[in-house]
Amino acid sequence: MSVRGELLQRFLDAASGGDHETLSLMLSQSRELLDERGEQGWTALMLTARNGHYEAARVLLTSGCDTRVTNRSGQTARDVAVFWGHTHIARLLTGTDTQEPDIHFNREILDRMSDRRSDGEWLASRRASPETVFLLFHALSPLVRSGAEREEQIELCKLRSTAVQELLTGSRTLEVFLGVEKQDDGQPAWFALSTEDDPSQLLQDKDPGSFFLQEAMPGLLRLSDDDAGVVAQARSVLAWHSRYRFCPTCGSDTKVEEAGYKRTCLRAGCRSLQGVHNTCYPRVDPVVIMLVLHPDGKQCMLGRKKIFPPGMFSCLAGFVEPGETLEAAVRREVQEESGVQVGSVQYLSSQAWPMPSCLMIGCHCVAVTTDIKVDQNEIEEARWFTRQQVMDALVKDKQAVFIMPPRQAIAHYLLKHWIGCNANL
Ligand SMILES: NC(=O)C1=CN([C@@H]2O[C@H](COP(=O)(O)OP(=O)(O)OC[C@H]3O[C@@H](n4cnc5c(N)ncnc54)[C@H](OP(=O)(O)O)[C@@H]3O)[C@@H](O)[C@H]2O)C=CC1
Ligand SMILES: [Mg+2]
Ligand SMILES: [Mg+2]
Ligand SMILES: [Mg+2]
Ligand SMILES: [Zn+2]
Repeated sequence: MSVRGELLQRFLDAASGGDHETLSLMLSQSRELLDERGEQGWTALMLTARNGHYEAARVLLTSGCDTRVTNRSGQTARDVAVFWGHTHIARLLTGTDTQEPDIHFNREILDRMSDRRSDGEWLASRRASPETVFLLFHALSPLVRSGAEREEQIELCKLRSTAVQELLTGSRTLEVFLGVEKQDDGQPAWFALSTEDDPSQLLQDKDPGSFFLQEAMPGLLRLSDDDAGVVAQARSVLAWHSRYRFCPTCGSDTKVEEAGYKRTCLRAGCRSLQGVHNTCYPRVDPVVIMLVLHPDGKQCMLGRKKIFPPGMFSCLAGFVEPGETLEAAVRREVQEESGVQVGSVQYLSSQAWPMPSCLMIGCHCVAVTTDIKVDQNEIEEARWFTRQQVMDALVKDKQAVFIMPPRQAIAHYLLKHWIGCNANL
């Protein structure tokens, strides 16, 4: 075998065996190997697809390999993946397995380290460390200051233990351990401190430019994506504490445990202390949010609540009810709010929405009827919009007939995704 033939064989063997490190190394030296076929007519990508090697397939894809190349049976790598049942690779190859979208409130810069929540000694050492970051909240509002880069942006005040000493010892302060930084080798820990008394006076000399954010909406949308992710976690947990001070089962007093992640009833024998129960832990409210597509595939339905800014239309949304699947919730809420019947439902992505503790579950769904009859209690108006109208709104064209929801809302992503999907067809 020629030297070149041997090199290709080594490359294809690495693909077959899922050795992604060798693949990367060989590609950095001989990029032309990428789409080359071996004696059997198979490329490296097809071999990773045949044997289900996800990481190796990803290395080849990110190196820019051609997914359209076929073997002697006319199969692409995707066909091979489907045939052998490797659906995760088939998804990767169709581009529907791209990384999760970076939606506001979703970024996780902290490792929550839930196993440390009951380790009192470790928590005490973190609390005392000069590296540790403390975020202050009062009435569920974070302490912020104006952003350094852009005026409309605000940033969280990240205080050190010396600045919050008095608060740490105060009995009217609630503490929640948020996690440790993922990116930093020193792994500084982060805590949220919520004070019942307004600490503004106390902070005046320590951080003169700081202030408590006035309104969660749209205030929290002005945070950077890093800060917003931490606030989504902290604010939801604090909101739960503020609403669940007493045991929901018997009304007795409770004590805070697990570094702010549990409230345990203080009355011996309370039913909430036995068996499976969920009243002691922070709650999350699932909400479905959906872009309803017209049966013709060329229009989508958007609605307006009275409280929306003038001209803004957004996706319909609604709380999931007990004993209901996500699909059923989508069909029910669309029917309730617009009178339109929905058939298939496809989940796309989710978003933490800490007002106070929603989990937005983003879907596309397809209508089977088209007459709109809005429920005036919830929606002021709902309409079908064409793709062009959505594109105009997206680029804020002068001709736009409506205003998009802000880019920080998952509704914005659902619309953008629809436009992207169609543009590729
Ligand atoms: N990120 C995004 O893009 C978007 C986020 N959202 C968020 O989604 C959430 C829900 O959307 P919305 O359209 O209002 O929901 P719904 O269509 O279900 O209607 C809301 C009504 O349901 C009742 N309700 C309140 N809380 C609950 C609950 N936990 N379970 C069941 N019903 C409840 C209330 O009625 P009553 O007041 O009479 O008690 C409320 O007026 C909102 O908090 C909103 O902020 C909404 C749209 C876009
Ligand atoms: Mg509703
Ligand atoms: Mg609704
Ligand atoms: Mg509802
Ligand atoms: Zn109780």
